[in-house]
Formats: sequence, C-alpha cells, structure tokens
Amino acid sequence: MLRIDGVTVRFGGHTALDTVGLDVADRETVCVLGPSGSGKSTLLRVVAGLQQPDTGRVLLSGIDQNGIPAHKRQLGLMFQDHQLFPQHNVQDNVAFGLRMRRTGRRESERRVGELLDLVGLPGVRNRAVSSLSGGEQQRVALARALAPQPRLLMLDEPLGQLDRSLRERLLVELRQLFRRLGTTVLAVTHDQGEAFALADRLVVMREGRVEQTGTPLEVWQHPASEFVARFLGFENVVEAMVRGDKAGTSWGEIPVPAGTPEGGCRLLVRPTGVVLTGPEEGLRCTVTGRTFRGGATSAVSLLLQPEAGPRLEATCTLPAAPQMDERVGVVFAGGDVVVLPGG
Ligand SMILES: Nc1ncnc2c1ncn2[C@@H]1O[C@H](COP(=O)(O)OP(=O)(O)OP(=O)(O)O)[C@@H](O)[C@H]1O
Repeated sequence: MLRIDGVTVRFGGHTALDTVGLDVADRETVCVLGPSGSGKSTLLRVVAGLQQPDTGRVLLSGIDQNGIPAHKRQLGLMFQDHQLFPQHNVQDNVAFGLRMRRTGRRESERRVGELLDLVGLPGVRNRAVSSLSGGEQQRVALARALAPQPRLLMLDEPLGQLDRSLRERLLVELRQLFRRLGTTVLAVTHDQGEAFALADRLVVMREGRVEQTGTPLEVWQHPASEFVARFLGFENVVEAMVRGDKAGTSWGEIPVPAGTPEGGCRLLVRPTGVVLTGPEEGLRCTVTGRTFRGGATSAVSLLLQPEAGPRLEATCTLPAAPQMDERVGVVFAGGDVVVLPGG
C-alpha cells in the first residue's frame, strides 16, 4: 500500500530524515515510535505531500507520489490538535472532506450518521464542537478523517491530549474499528503504551533513522539496541563477559540464553527478571525507591542499589513489596535476560 524508499529530508545543516525506508501493507497498522525530534512528524508530512523530500520516493499502491499534491493523495489525516472548526456543528465538521469531493447532501448526511455511530457518538450531529469534551472531539476528528474513505489513515499523536483512562479505552476501540473497516493506518507517537496497544508493527526511530522494526512482541522481546531498550523503559543494562551459559557482571553471575556467543557484551535484565529473595541470598541491595503503580495487578516498582554495579529496577506485588531502606537479596531469572546486539 505504502512504500517509503530512501527518503532524506534536510533542514539547513540538520538531517531530519536519513535514508528512511518503510513499507505498510494493505490493512496494516504501523506505529512510528521515537523520542521528540527523531523525525516522526516529518515522515508523516512527507507521505502526506506537505514536505518535499530531498531524496527518495513515496509510493502509494505502487505509484510514485512525486508531484502529486497533498489533497490528491486520498489520505486521511488526524493531527495532534485535531483542527476541528469549533464554531461549526459536528455534521459540518465530519462532512468537510465529503464537501471537498462534492458529495450530495443526502449522501453526506447518511455517511456522517454512519460514522458517528461507528465512533460511538450517535446523536451529537447538531451539537457545536466547542460543547463536546476533549475525548468526544477526538472522535469527531477521527470520523472526519475517515469520512472520505481514505486509502491510508495517518495519525499524529492521535490521543496525546487525553487523560489516561480515556486514552486506554479509545485505543482498544480504535484497534477494533480499524480491523472492522480494514483501514490501513500509519500512526506516529512518542508514547510506547499507545504504540504497543495500536500497532501490528512498530518502527522505532532515532535521530532520523529507523532503529528497529518488528511486531510489538518482537521489539519488546528483542530490542535491537540499548537505545531501543532504554526507550521502552528498560533501565537494567550492564557490561557482561559471557562464559558458557552465564555472564560475569558487576551484579554477579547472570544466566544468559543458550547459544549466546562468548565474550564481552551488554545485557538487559527486564524488571520482572530481578527476583527478590531473603537479605542473605544473592546480590545484596538496599531499596532506594518504591512506587505503588496500582492497576489490576497491584504492582509496585522498586529501585534497588546493589552493593556493586548500577542501580536495578524490579517489580513485585504489593503484599511482597519491601519497605524503603530495607535490605533485600536479588537473583536473576534467565528468561528475562536479553543480550543487546552491538553492545
Ligand atoms: N520546518 C522545519 N525547519 C527546520 N527544522 C525542522 C522543521 N521541521 C522539523 N525540523 C527539525 O527536524 C527534526 C525532526 O522533527 P520532527 O517534528 O519530525 O520530530 P518528531 O519526532 O515528530 O518530534 P516530536 O515528537 O517532538 O513531535 C527536529 O530536530 C526538528 O527541530
């Protein structure tokens, strides 16, 4: 459906996109994830035809889009500040793209009704946009982007402004909606939770380059670099020397996956792989941070300062959680140890 091929964009001396390549298949939802300034929005703008690349091509259904203006690319755009017309009612906002295409009034009204049902807002047709809540406005923006039946829907931080519980609910609904409609989606976000919930495939960007692509599970299980691991929120990274099925580190010996090449590398231990034991067992640590995360699992995040080596992050349940300044022992679970490539 979409092919981005060797796209480079420079602003003066700064390279915002550096030979980026990316394919999005028909009906696939791809989320581009990366820190602020990594080039995500620029990538969307290039696909939309709002930014001319210095080199490279954008193909939609095999056709090079060079020279095709934004409004002729048949794309649906939904940007962060959802750019609705606040003084107009919902009907007029959702029908905007249909008017551009000269759709008749009756057909347009039918389609708007259908879309409002779809996004869970039946009966708001005549309300002023300014009278809707933030979440409702977001849904109107989505209905507006979907109305002209774009061949590719592009979302830029679609749920950025919303509170957490609303965001989580909408994410689930959006995913179901895209499945049902067979929509092809390219979304960008800096929020990994949003990307994981929405995407069939993730693209992690760093300084204008694609650092890793894969399904959310692939990226989570095998981050391609320390950058990706840290971006996903994994902090337990340490220098290691692998010998057989163990690695020597400043935290002591850690089991490594079978087949790990011998020699120096960097290891990641997911917080779930840092297992608390009695204070006389394993690596001795002091609890220096303790945050109750709540949620269905009543999880507690712990920061542990070991006798030697960098600080560790661990998680446990509330009943099992030690207190601040308490001394604990730690052993490492092999299943949560990842060898970072290029370390
Ligand atoms: N029109 C422009 N002129 C000059 N520099 C620009 C322009 N647009 C973007 N940049 C620069 O290009 C880089 C990438 O910007 P971009 O907006 O694509 O990043 P992003 O990953 O979307 O960031 P954010 O998550 O903060 O929106 C940044 O360093 C930005 O300052």
